[in-house]
Amino acid sequence: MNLREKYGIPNSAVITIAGTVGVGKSTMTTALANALNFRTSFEKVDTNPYLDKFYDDFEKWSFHLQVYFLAERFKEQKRIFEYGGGFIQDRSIYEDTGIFAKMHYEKGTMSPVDYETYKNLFDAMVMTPYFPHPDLLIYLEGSMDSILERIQERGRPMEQQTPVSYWEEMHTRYKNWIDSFNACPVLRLDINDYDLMKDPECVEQIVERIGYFLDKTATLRK
Ligand SMILES: Nc1ncnc2c1ncn2[C@@H]1O[C@H](COP(=O)(O)OP(=O)(O)O)[C@@H](O)[C@H]1O
Ligand SMILES: Nc1ncnc2c1ncn2[C@H]1C[C@H](O)[C@@H](COP(=O)(O)O)O1
Repeated sequence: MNLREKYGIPNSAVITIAGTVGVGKSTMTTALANALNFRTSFEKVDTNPYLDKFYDDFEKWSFHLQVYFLAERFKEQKRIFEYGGGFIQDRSIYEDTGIFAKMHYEKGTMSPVDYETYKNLFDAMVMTPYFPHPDLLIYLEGSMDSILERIQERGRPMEQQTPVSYWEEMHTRYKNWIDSFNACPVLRLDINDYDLMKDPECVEQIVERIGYFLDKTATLRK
């Protein structure tokens, strides 16, 4: 019996992994998809035509980048739907608006009119009864120090050149955002409680928690 069957996880489940930059979403996405035999939906960083430019000049490129991410995530959403689920998704669409666009608008690096246009587009595409929400959002949380270490270790130049205050601001916003997030059920995982790099077998404990959590939320919905 595979882990998915052992812990009663439906093969149509869609699980999205959320959390600040560098917290370990992609690592978790790969580990869970392998353990459950699910497909993956990754954020493509290397082929993103705006990301480098954006880190060089937030004001000039923040609107372009948000529209690009929105289109990419929407295409992925369609792909997930067409396969009938069975996916682990690296970062949720909700973080684009709830964290990134909002932060850049409030910090003055996205103009009010661009933010309004982006929000209208987001709401028209996502906040409709036709948009399927994930069955579960796994929120990865960790200390600022461990996250900064991971950003350094991963070594993307554009992120390393960005002031630490940017990551601190994001970290605080994530904490506030998740406390009021209610678009789908949330399972929080502290990155100190598992280590997928040193102990890949620990993924079974995470799958067990997902199975238990999905079962509990399904019972509550009945
Ligand atoms: N459990 C872990 N322990 C130590 N390092 C980790 C762990 N998970 C991820 N990392 C490392 O942290 C960095 C960021 O991880 P990644 O999965 O790319 O994060 P994200 O997708 O959230 O930006 C990578 O260098 C990765 O190897
Ligand atoms: N919506 C976004 N706005 C700005 N920047 C974003 C957005 N989504 C992702 N990013 C950036 C942050 C990182 O530099 C890369 C990849 O994110 P990661 O958390 O490492 O998967 O894209």
